[in-house]
Amino acid sequence: MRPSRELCDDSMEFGKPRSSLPSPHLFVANCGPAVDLELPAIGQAFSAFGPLAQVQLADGTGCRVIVSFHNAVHAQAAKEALHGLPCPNLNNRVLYIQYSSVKKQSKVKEPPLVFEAASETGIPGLQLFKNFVNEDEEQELLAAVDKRPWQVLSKRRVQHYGYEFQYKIRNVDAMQNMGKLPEFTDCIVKKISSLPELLAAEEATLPLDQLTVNEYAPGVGLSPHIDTHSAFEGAIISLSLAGPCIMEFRKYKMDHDSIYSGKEEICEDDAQADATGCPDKHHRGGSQRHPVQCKPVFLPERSLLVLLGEARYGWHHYIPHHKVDYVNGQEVYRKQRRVSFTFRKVRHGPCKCRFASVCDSQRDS
Ligand SMILES: O=C(O)CCC(=O)C(=O)O
Ligand SMILES: [Fe+2]
Repeated sequence: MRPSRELCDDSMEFGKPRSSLPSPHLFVANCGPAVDLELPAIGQAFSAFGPLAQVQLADGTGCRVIVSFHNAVHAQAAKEALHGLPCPNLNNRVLYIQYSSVKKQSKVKEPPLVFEAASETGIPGLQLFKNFVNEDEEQELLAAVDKRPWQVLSKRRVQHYGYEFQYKIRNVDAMQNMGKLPEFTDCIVKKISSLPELLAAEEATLPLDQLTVNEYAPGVGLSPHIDTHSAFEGAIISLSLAGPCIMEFRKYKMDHDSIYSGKEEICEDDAQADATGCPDKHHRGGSQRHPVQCKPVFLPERSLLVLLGEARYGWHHYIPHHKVDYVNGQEVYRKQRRVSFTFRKVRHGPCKCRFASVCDSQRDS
């Protein structure tokens, strides 16, 4: 097993723009396979300004590239002509260009290892059950939610059952029960509720009484967050349907500062920035800080993710805002949509976990 690395998708280590002085290397943001621009097409567009040495990905996001000319004069001409403007030869995408002091290819950090089995991550309490539902069950669940009204947020659609998750307070009103979970989830709730891992868990999760259904379009993710400790107890359980994604598990150095449970919990409008690829914009939450640990896990469709204990209380989870995930050498395109069913149990009373530095109950008391 390779160790996880610090480099995450939003790192711009390699090819980081360093200098305002002309250089033969251009750091070009909002440009790359993740925004449907392949490297040869990018090369072709830039070669109008002079002979190119190389076009390469700047990092793991797929939407930042380094275009290297042999001659700085040509790079300067390209920058002056293309920066901040829609590029007609590249689907009219607006490119953001800076000079880059590019390093040699050998210094490129490898993309992080993506774990395909939860046990390999070494995160206590993280479990992934592949093919937890079959294709027929998947279709039935999707058809059932599609018959129900969606709440439209700025980047994704959601449905809440049992208790409404309120994005403004990043919590639920535990006094406002909206009724039982819908009948179409009975089978799946029964199957989850008989998992030995949940039955044996230190903190009770059953009965599950809250469900949030999230629908993500390609390129839409979720900011790094820990589900609010004071809102839910026991496990966080998420079923992936219709499409795969990567979910990163992150630890930050100063979790007790601005990044604590609840404070940056999934907001209505949190999925942005990386979808636009603009280097100056970052999605909300902890992405401006570099995590000290970052463990991406590939969640295939029909898999069930269970977060218990440390995985639930101590690690942030994050879905990168990408159209393409790089999974150990393979490009995995996000499908037309990913729909997740997140089952939880609403907490009545404060959280008394041992992760006080990221616990809103203990921080606010
Ligand atoms: O889409 C998912 O699998 C995760 C959703 C999530 O993290 C949440 O609703 O808090
Ligand atoms: Fe979450």
